[in-house]
Amino acid sequence: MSSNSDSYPHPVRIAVIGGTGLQSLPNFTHVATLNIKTPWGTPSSPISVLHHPSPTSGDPIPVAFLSRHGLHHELAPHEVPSQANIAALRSVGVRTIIAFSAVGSLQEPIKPRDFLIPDQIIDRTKGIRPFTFFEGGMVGHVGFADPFDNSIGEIVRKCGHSLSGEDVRLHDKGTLICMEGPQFSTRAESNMYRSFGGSVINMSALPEAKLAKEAEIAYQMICMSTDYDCWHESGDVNVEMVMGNMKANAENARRFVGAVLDELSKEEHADVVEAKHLEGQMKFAGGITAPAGRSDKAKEGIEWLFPGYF
Ligand SMILES: CSC[C@H]1O[C@H](OP(=O)(O)O)[C@H](O)[C@@H]1O
Ligand SMILES: Nc1ncnc2[nH]cnc12
Repeated sequence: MSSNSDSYPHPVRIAVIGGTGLQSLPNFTHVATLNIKTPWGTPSSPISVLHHPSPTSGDPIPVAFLSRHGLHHELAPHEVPSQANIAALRSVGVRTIIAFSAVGSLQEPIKPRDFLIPDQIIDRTKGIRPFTFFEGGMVGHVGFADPFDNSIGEIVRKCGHSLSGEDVRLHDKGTLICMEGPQFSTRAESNMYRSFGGSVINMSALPEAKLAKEAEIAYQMICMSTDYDCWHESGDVNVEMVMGNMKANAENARRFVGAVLDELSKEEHADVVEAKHLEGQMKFAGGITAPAGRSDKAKEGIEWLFPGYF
């Protein structure tokens, strides 16, 4: 298959969503570029299909890569078309997403360049981002008590620990504050988030995690701290600081993602990676609207996302 193929013949189960400073994954073989149109518009970037050698058999495992803010970081956090991103990934077969994010630290022990695998989120977005697939004549209510997938989270933590050492520091859990932005927080807000028990802060986890949950995709974010936000005496956060730390630690970030892909590619994780534990949940959570109340437009979108479900 040539590297500029515009289709891929097999389902791609694993995706990486790259954030600030992680706009591509070098060292993987690029086999296709997919330009997908969804009922919710086009994704942030074309989906690159990369081949990753299975650590056990050596066979190529396909991985989808999507750049959250566009190929040139041209989309602000509130402009990221998350519905289109998640719908497009599901349409190529994706059932597990590893999402990468540059975050500010709200706690002294979480130092710049440390990694953190969050297990909770506090939503501080302002309701201006489209945040559900179930609206306009098709209502759905999915559980969001655990915004990240515990099974994938455990695998990611194990991989992070295997790299832990002088260079890589990993925090196993924490509460992620997702703020609206694009401006950074005021000092009063930053201190308020600390009083909430927040560990780290970003502008990108939502609605991405909510939409992944609705799409029955196992979703785990890997956070890399790039600054101490403005509560800390070391100085206020700015983009130079974020990009400087991101760049300095990019190699570790890539090693981390590579180790996670190695592990996820193992046959023993196939059921988890295919999110068998989530399969079918939306048939009930999204079936609350009686057929007579369903609008054609909503039905069309939901049928595109879940062929044959309703
Ligand atoms: C450039 S600092 C703020 C920016 O960085 C984070 O991006 P991402 O989560 O995509 O890595 C944060 O969420 C903001 O979008
Ligand atoms: N301090 C901060 N606040 C919000 N998002 C961020 N991303 C990186 N650093 C951040």
